[in-house]
This record gives sequence, C-alpha cells and structure tokens, in this order.
Amino acid sequence: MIPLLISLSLTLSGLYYFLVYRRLPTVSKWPPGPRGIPWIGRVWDLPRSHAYIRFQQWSKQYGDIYGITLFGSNHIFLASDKIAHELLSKRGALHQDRPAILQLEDSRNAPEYLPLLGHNAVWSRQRKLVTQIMTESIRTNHLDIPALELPQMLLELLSRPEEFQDHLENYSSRIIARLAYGDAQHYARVRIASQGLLEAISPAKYLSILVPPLRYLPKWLSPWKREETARHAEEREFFMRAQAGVAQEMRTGTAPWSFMKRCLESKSHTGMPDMECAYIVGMLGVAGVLTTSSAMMTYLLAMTLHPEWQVRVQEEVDRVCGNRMPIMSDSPQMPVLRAVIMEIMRWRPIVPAAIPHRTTEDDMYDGYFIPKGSHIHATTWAITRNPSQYPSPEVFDPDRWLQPSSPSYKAPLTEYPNIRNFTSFGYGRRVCIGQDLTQHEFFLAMGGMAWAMTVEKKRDGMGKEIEVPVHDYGTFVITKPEKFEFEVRPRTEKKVVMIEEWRREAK
Ligand code: HEM
Repeated sequence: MIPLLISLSLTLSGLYYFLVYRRLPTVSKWPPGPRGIPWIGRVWDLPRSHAYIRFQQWSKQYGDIYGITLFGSNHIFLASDKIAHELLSKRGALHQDRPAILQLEDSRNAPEYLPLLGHNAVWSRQRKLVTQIMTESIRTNHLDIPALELPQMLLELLSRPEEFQDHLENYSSRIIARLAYGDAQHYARVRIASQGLLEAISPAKYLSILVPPLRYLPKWLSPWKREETARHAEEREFFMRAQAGVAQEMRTGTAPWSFMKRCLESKSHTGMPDMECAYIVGMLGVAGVLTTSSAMMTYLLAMTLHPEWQVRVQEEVDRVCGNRMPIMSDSPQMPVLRAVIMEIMRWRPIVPAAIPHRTTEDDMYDGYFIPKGSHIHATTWAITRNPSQYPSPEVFDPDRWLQPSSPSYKAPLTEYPNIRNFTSFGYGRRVCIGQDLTQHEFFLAMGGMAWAMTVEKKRDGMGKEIEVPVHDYGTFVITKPEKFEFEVRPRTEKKVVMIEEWRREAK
C-alpha cells in the first residue's frame, strides 16, 4: 500500500507541474517560497506541531507573502497585518471559503462546525443566527455571566495554583455552559467536547491532516478513522441531550435565557433541524473554552516572569477600583490592564497558525498570482512578530500599546488598546464572533486576578527561584502554556473573605 501511495504521489506531482505552472499568466508569478518536489512540496520540512514557528522562519526568508505547495494544494502565507486586511477583509468576497479538514467527515458542508464550514448556504444561515444571538446577549447583559463564575475560579487558584490549567478551563467552560444552556451543569462535557474537536483538527494528533493521501488507506489500516467516528458519536449524543434538557425546561416555562433557548425559539422562522440547532450551540461552547482559558494561563506566566507589570496593573486596579474588583465600566480608566491583555494576545497567540481561508476565484496581489482554491494562512504568530509593527517582538512589553512613540500605539487611551479586531481574531467575513464575550472574560478575569492575588516565582528548598519555561506551549492548533511552577499569595486576607462571600451570593 505505501509503495502504491508513493508512486501515485510522484505521478500526480508531474501532472501538477504540467497543469499549474503552465497555467500561470505570463505577467504574474507564484509568490516566492520554499520549493520542494512538485505536487508533494516540502512536507518533510513541516513539523507536526508548532509549525507556525517554521512559517515565521520562512517569512523572514521569503517576505510577508510567500507560497508553498503541499500535496497538490497551493498555500499562501501572510506575515503582515496590512496584506491580510487587503486580501481577507477588503477582497473578502474572494477569500471567505474554508479548505476541508480531512480528519472530519465533511467539515465544509455538514451543518456542524460553523468555523470550519465552507462558504455556502449553511454557513450563511448559521453565521446570521449566531451573530443575532451574540448581539442579543450583549444587549440583555448576559455577557456579565463571567462575573458570576469568577469567585470560584479565584478561590481555586488561591488554594491549588498547581492545577491552574484545570481551574481556568473549568472557568471558561462554566461561563460558556451557562450561556449555551442556561446553567453550568454541563461544563465538564463542554470541556471534553472542546478538547475532542481540538485534537481531531490538529496535525500533532493526526498525521492524516498533513498528509492527505493517507485518507485513502482502508479503514482497518486507519485507526484515526475509528477514533473520529467514536468522538463524533459521543459529541452528538451530548449536544442532543443538552438540547433536550433546554427544550424540556421551555415546555415547563422554567428555561432561563440561553443560546439554546434562542436557537430553539428561532426555529419557527428558520426551520432549522434539531440536530443543526444542537450543533450551532454546541459549537459555540466548544469555540469559547480552550481559546479564552489559554490567554488567562498566559497571564499567570507573564506576571510570574514580569513582576514589574503585575505591580503596574495592581496599582491601576487599586487606584481606579479601591477595595472592589474591576467591572467592565471601569475599562476606559484602565489602559494598563488593557495593554497587558493586548500584549498577552500578541506575545503568545492562542491560534498561532490561524484558521485558513480558501480562495474561490483567481486573484492577484502585488504581481503575485493566487490561484482559485488556494489556502490563505494569515499566520498570527508571524504577523504579531512582524518587527515593522512590533519592534523587539519576543519581548513582553505592554508599553508598546501605551507609548505614543510605538508603531502599535493608538489614541485615545480611554478606548485603546482594545482587543476588538486584533489580528488574533482573524479577518474579513470569517472574523471571530466571540470577541465581545472574550473581552468581558479577559477584563474581569485578569483584572480580578490582579486585584485578588500576587503570582511570583516559586523557590526551592534552598530558597533559590525555580526557573519558569518561557516557550513551552502545547502542540495542538489552539495552544496553551505547559504546566509550570509558581506561587500565589492573596493580596490581603480580607479580600479572600470578600471573594468567599461573593461566591455564596453568586450561587
Ligand atoms: C481569545 C479567544 C478567541 C480567539 C483567539 C478566537 C479566534 C478565532 C479565529 C482566528 C477565528 C477564525 C477567523 C478567520 O477565519 O479569519 C474565529 C472564528 C470564530 N470564533 Fe473565535 N476566537 C476566540 C473566542 C471565541 C469565543 C468565546 C467564541 C464564541 C463563544 C468564538 C466563536 C467563533 C466562531 C463561531 C467563529 C467562526 C466564524 C466564521 O467562520 O464565520 N470565538 N475565532
């Protein structure tokens, strides 16, 4: 079987060379980039995890736009915010499709995972409905829900900091479960579903995503196909069960506001099947867990490594809020906290390789030909390291958002820095729909942590500081810091009592 696949690949590589390179218009050219074997490309040069670091290295060599070929697909990589806006926002109509994720059954058409759908009628109706529900959740103050879950997360962090990943993922899961289904009871299953889908779309787990010909292997030689069938069945069972619970509460008139309630109510005019409704809401849950918790983990890492910034945020919190925790309406007076949040998103992007777009018409950019069907990667890791916009990009420096001399500074400071429309949320018509919720979660959680506790390096038995790894991040397409050791101290005992009281009230 393997020799057959190799000879098939070589034949296709010849065919590809003939069809694609002969097709390039004479006045334009394929962007520069690492060349490999025609059709196959440079697959051996692509690591299964942390590939975004290689993408950035290539951008240094080939420029802010470069191209590679992988198993017959054209991939265009962008390392500049300006070019990404030019192509994906201004000419968004040409580049709003998605490539298929081969580990999933039919990611482009099955009415399941909104962020992975192709540009088709299913995507349009789901995006419209989700946008309406998210807008309504702001208008009806449902985005204040993170505040209700905050005291529990703070108390858990104060008592068992070594389990910080669990506390923060549970915090995000409880928020999204409340929003999705009206209460937090499903949080553990939401978290499992998020992790399951994340692994299913990550080359670090499934080589078949990076090497598409592997999908033609028979089922008995493809354990990953069996794993996907099982994951999908479990996920579907959970999404349908959670939906049935809300439907039952609606019948008895006891259902609180939730994404699911709104989705089910909308069925009278959208005519959406139950299964699709279950997936729209389930997907929102999945999208909102590992993304937001990742940045909150980076907050702990950044504050452990940079105590001077923790002091600055705490001074601002104390000055603006006095003895209470920050609330969203404090935001205009808290540029330092917002700068720290921005810098966390820039310094350690949550989806560092971004989600690729797919081009539906031939296009040209700066003399380069972008053929229909190309995958466009606005690689967040490279864009947030572009030195023209972010000098000394490896340095964690929130001042780059506060000092007028910095290229990323924007006035007025009552409004900026502001994570809305930042490169981490993508571009154009596929831009992230969860930005407002993310903004609420980050401001309250990071402001709350700064108010309640001081994090610092741990010391060993000899009193020597234990070094904290700066670069150890996970291998999946949504990354998070690996476990590291640090200490947490409550800023005052009175604050701990206040948080405990608040938790009792919030229940
Ligand atoms: C820090 C947190 C988050 C980050 C970094 C993030 C990042 C992204 C990115 C990169 C995309 C693709 C954009 C593109 O293709 O150009 C996206 C799409 C999406 N995000 Fe987020 N996201 C976050 C939080 C959330 C939350 C909290 C939700 C909802 C609860 C959410 C829901 C979605 C949805 C539904 C899409 C699909 C949009 C579409 O394809 O039309 N995200 N997000």
